Amino acid sequence: MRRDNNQKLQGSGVIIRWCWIFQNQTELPRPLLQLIEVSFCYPNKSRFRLSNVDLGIDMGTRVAIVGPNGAGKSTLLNLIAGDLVPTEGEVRRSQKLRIGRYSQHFVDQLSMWETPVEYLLRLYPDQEGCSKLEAVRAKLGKFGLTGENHSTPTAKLSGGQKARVVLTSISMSKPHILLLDEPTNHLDMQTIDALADALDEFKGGVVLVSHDSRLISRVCEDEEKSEIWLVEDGTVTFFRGTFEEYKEELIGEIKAEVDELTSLVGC
Ligand SMILES: Nc1ncnc2c1ncn2[C@@H]1O[C@H](COP(=O)(O)OP(=O)(O)OP(=O)(O)O)[C@@H](O)[C@H]1O
Repeated sequence: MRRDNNQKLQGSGVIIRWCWIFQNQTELPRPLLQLIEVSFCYPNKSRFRLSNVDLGIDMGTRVAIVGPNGAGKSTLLNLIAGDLVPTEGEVRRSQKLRIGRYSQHFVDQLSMWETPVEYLLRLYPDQEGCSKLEAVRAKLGKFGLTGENHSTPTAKLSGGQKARVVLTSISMSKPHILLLDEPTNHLDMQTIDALADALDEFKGGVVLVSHDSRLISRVCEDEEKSEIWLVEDGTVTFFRGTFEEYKEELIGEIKAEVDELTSLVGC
């Protein structure tokens, strides 16, 4: 992180600053990842199907995936990540592609008996510098996990503190693409701002599923570079407009439904 751009005023009056960074060092040639004519259904859920999905992700891609509950947003992220295999079609990935993924699932998967330092040293034993321990502690510090929590068993950390451990770990994996599924759960507003700043600085691709319209607005700030993918009615379409326009369209639809209901009740 090049900017020291966050601060938090604690009860003691001490100002703690932290600065997040999602490191990525190597630039990969285009395309990083493509879904070509992909369709998918779960073997035990015949009523749900995603069909004819065509999309691509590159360094610099900024995407917010939106759509109603249960439409298939997380399923799409899992297809992109390679955790689900298409029923039809093809997913092409650059051979050297590293994907960093965040979801509550990964927070829940932390080993509760390990401390954040033990966890990160186990995942990334080859830390540079004279002290591996200090290197890992510095990274946790940058993600706002205070020193006393570095050696606390994960089970005793709050949801927000666990989220910071996972985000630190993602940063250390030096991803080319970040796939973020509801990353703001358990995070306070200042931490969400820190996340948005870090995503701003990140040089790789970002694909975000979130109900946090503030974060989506930040990630999709630059209309030229960002895209809204709408998952609805069993497929994925590119919403032609900004996130603000998408929200206005949704509000319009809800108002129309309310008007229709009101007129029915009036009859
Ligand atoms: N492992 C699974 N096995 C069977 N069905 C599943 C599985 N995971 C999800 N589904 C179903 O697939 C559909 C799409 O789910 P998905 O979680 O992708 O939607 P979503 O748009 O992310 O929803 P939300 O906004 O509520 O998180 C839902 O009907 C869900 O019940």
